[in-house]
Amino acid sequence: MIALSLHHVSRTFAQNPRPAVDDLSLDLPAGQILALVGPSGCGKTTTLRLIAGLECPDRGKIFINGRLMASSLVFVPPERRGVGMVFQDHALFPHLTVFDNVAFGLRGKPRTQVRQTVHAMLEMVGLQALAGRYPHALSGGERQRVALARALAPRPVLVLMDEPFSSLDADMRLEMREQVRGILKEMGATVVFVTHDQEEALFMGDRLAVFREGRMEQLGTPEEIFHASTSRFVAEFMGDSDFLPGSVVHEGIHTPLGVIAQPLSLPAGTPVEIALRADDVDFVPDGQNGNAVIVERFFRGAFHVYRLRLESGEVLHAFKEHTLVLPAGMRVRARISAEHPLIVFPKRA
Ligand SMILES: Nc1ncnc2c1ncn2[C@@H]1O[C@H](COP(=O)(O)OP(=O)(O)OP(=O)(O)O)[C@@H](O)[C@H]1O
Repeated sequence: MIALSLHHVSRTFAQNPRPAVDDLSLDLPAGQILALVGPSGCGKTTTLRLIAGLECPDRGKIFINGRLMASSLVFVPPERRGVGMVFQDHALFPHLTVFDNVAFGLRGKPRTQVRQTVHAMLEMVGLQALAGRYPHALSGGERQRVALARALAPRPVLVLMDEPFSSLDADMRLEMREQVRGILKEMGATVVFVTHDQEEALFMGDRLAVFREGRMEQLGTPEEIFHASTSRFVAEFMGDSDFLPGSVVHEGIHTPLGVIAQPLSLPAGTPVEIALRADDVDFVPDGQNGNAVIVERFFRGAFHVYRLRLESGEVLHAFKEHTLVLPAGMRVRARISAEHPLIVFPKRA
């Protein structure tokens, strides 16, 4: 079943002639987590606000569980859309305990049902012991879990999350990602999750929608987005890619690192660019016949990233195990070590 459907939705703000959201269409099946990702100002939050009913589209239609929520004739207010929201700042009620914060969305339900539901939610997020505490006496991660329990308690059709972990420190953010994803999956929740962080989107999303300037540039599974980017923008934004120039030859692609045997349906001689990530490139020290020089080494804990300058002038990055420490200035022989098809784009004019 499709839980959320957007049909050609657009929204332009008065002060800004460029649409914040431009002709957006997508379907989200029930039980899936969709991560909206893209650089600052690309329209992620506006999309979420349109779905929530905090903004009205200029054009297009929004359906939740098959019900028309917004169009040129219809506008269902946020409180009647059946959505739960979790924002960056948690927005808990400071004068209410954890229990009462979670119970907030269950007003009007019988007392015993409220108690049972709140306890079940607090158990799920691991906070039963803190039911009587006030928000100021919680850690950032605990507050975030209360906010999640509060959003999930009324069993919303759709959960909307806007940068929910961005106010947490790096360690806590990683921990919360895993916990929250587990909870959402356990609940079978349908979720739209906004983040500007590529890694977070790849981790959280069953599917990703990559945004650029109000438009959806690509929609796909994390693997599709990462390994089969359909545009240079997506390859660049999602994966710190370098771009190696080449040209199409009969056997594959001719590059400064030799011929890559990857057939392309482009005429021989076509100039192309190959997206390469640090795990696609390998090198060995080679003072005699090297084709590159180490420019810099970056320590990343379990591994190093080396920046290499090829004889032809291009810069590529390559991973190496942390036990191998090689100095800047060393001549090396670099090669493409990827064992998967590479992403290739016709070269931009
Ligand atoms: N209320 C508003 N009035 C005028 N312009 C707005 C309004 N809200 C958003 N915009 C503009 O619409 C565009 C999209 O903004 P939006 O907040 O949706 O982007 P975003 O992808 O969520 O960015 P960020 O990651 O920085 O939060 C931006 O150019 C922004 O300046």
